[in-house]
Amino acid sequence: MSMIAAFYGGKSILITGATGFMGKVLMEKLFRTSPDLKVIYILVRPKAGQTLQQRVFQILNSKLFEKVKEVCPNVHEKIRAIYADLNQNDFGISKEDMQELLSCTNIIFHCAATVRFDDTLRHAVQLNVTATQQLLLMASQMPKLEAFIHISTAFSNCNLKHIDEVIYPCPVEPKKIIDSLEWLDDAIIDEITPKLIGDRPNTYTYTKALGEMVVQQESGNMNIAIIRPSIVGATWQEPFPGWVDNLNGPSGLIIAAGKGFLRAIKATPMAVADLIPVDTVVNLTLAVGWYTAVHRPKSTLVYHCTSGNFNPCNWGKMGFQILATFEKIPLERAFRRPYADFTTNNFTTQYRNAVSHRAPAIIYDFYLRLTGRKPRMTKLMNRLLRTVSMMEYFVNQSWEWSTYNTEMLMSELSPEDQRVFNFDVRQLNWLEYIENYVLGVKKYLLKEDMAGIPEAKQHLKRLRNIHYLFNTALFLIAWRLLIARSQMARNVWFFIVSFCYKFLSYFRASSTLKV
Ligand SMILES: CCCCCCCCCCCCCCCCCCCCCCCCCCCC(=O)SCCNC(=O)CCNC(=O)[C@H](O)C(C)(C)COP(=O)(O)OP(=O)(O)OC[C@H]1O[C@@H](n2cnc3c(N)ncnc32)[C@H](O)[C@@H]1OP(=O)(O)O
Ligand SMILES: NC(=O)C1=CN([C@@H]2O[C@H](COP(=O)(O)OP(=O)(O)OC[C@H]3O[C@@H](n4cnc5c(N)ncnc54)[C@H](OP(=O)(O)O)[C@@H]3O)[C@@H](O)[C@H]2O)C=CC1
Repeated sequence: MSMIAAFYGGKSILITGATGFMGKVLMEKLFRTSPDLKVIYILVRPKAGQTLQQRVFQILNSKLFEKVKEVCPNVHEKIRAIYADLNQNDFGISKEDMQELLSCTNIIFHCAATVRFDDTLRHAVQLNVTATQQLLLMASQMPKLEAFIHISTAFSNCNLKHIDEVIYPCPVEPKKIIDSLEWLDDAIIDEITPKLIGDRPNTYTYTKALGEMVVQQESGNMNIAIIRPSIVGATWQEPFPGWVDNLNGPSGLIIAAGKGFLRAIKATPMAVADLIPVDTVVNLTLAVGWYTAVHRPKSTLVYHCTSGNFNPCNWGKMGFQILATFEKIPLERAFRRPYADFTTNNFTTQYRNAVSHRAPAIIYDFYLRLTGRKPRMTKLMNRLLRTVSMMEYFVNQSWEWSTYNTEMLMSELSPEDQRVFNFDVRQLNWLEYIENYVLGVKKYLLKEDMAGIPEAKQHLKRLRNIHYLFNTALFLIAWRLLIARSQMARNVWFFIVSFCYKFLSYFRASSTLKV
């Protein structure tokens, strides 16, 4: 019997960010392994014209929850969606709902965040810092609370090369930042943002670090733990391999490469690609929830959920395997044949951006205009290049995360819990994982049918022929222009032609002799 699964039985669990990538997998695993849990409260806002109930309905009716419905048929009754917008004071939660949350909650998993790299400091602080502070305040008023688990990121201290499982202080106190953002106007905030984030690459990593400081400062008597996952990717094993439903991290770039848009990326092939499957993160999170509530460590423990030190894979191997998978399982309606490589300096990156990204987009837009359609490729390409440039920081260096606490926890689990809540990435086969990831991107993210693979392969063949035809025409035009302008080119041309003529004459004469 799994001790962790039993622990969650009968519990009232509060999850923020349950509609997000990680939140959904967390809920799924909880329902599947502890169907006797009492209730999961999820803080949700209406979005994209959907009410809370419609959002929950959509999640529960997705493929991800198919197994859950078998083991927990009354799952609908065990989810309680509570209106909450983390941008508002008290999250805009009604008095009755707040009362219920305060009096019933046993465990909190705080997953909600803005993960955008380009968010304004104001918004990133509101969500990743102030909302965390408010949630901790709520938690401190919960008499039945057993554990509060905060999801941070392994990159919250990416300005360091070696990162320990400790909370590092930021030069400016979070409270001072929160206070000053209240009265500073947006223009001034934009101006001071680079100074505040210092040697971090974006507001995301900076505000996640501030969020950790807030957790430390407001922890009081609560049992709190922080989880720091690295780059979270598709599921490895559970509930099935390859599930992914958003474009964050590598997923968007995998699509861009598969559709033939992405031709080059400034990356260091030997740098460690510290990806971690989302189900591994969820298993560790649930194990930490159990350990924190039952063993009540004296201080706030930080757990690194990374792969680099256990089972490293580098970007070269990952990129190669992604492209190899597209040979077998191509995406539909590709713009060009998938091919990409790594550039290593700014000059080659600029060159490749001009020649391999922008020029084909301009040519295609010209073709769209000629055929009376609206040009769109240049805009799309600019967006892609902007995204790629934001990722560059993370694919050109390696970090070392110590994993003392994570290993300690692993050794504390019973063999059954190590199996059911497996977070040992030493068992992960990267080539298999990446292949399933690419397949998952195709099936679950792009919703492409596997029956369309032969047609996708035909399409790639047509693209290859167009490519050869285009290159030959380009060569002939360039050559013709050169001959018209240069005596030297003309001489070379006549030499080649006469050489070919002589060779053919000799070949014809010798074959006549043989007859
Ligand atoms: C030895 C040599 C061998 C040779 C081999 C050759 C190898 C060749 C390589 C080929 C393979 C290519 C694949 C390589 C993989 C490299 C992957 C590198 C990934 C590194 C990721 C590091 C991240 C680590 C950070 C830490 C982790 C975290 O803690 S948080 C999670 C990470 N967060 C994110 O990823 C958020 C990023 N997103 C954003 O910040 C924003 O969305 C944006 C700035 C990217 C875009 O903002 P914008 O306002 O322009 O757009 P938005 O409104 O968001 O969306 C507009 C449309 O764009 C689509 N979109 C959104 N995000 C992405 C995305 N990431 N990629 C692509 N498209 C995206 C979005 O859906 C919208 O589309 P429409 O709705 O159709 O308009
Ligand atoms: N993905 C990754 O690679 C990594 C993620 N992490 C961390 O893991 C956690 C989960 O990330 P992930 O699932 O990928 O992120 P997602 O972007 O998929 O999910 C974010 C969640 O936060 C919710 N949210 C955002 N703003 C608000 C708001 N104003 N009010 C209420 N809810 C809000 C979203 O709700 P809605 O659906 O309404 O937008 C969504 O449920 C985050 O803390 C992130 O920092 C750490 C390392 C890597």
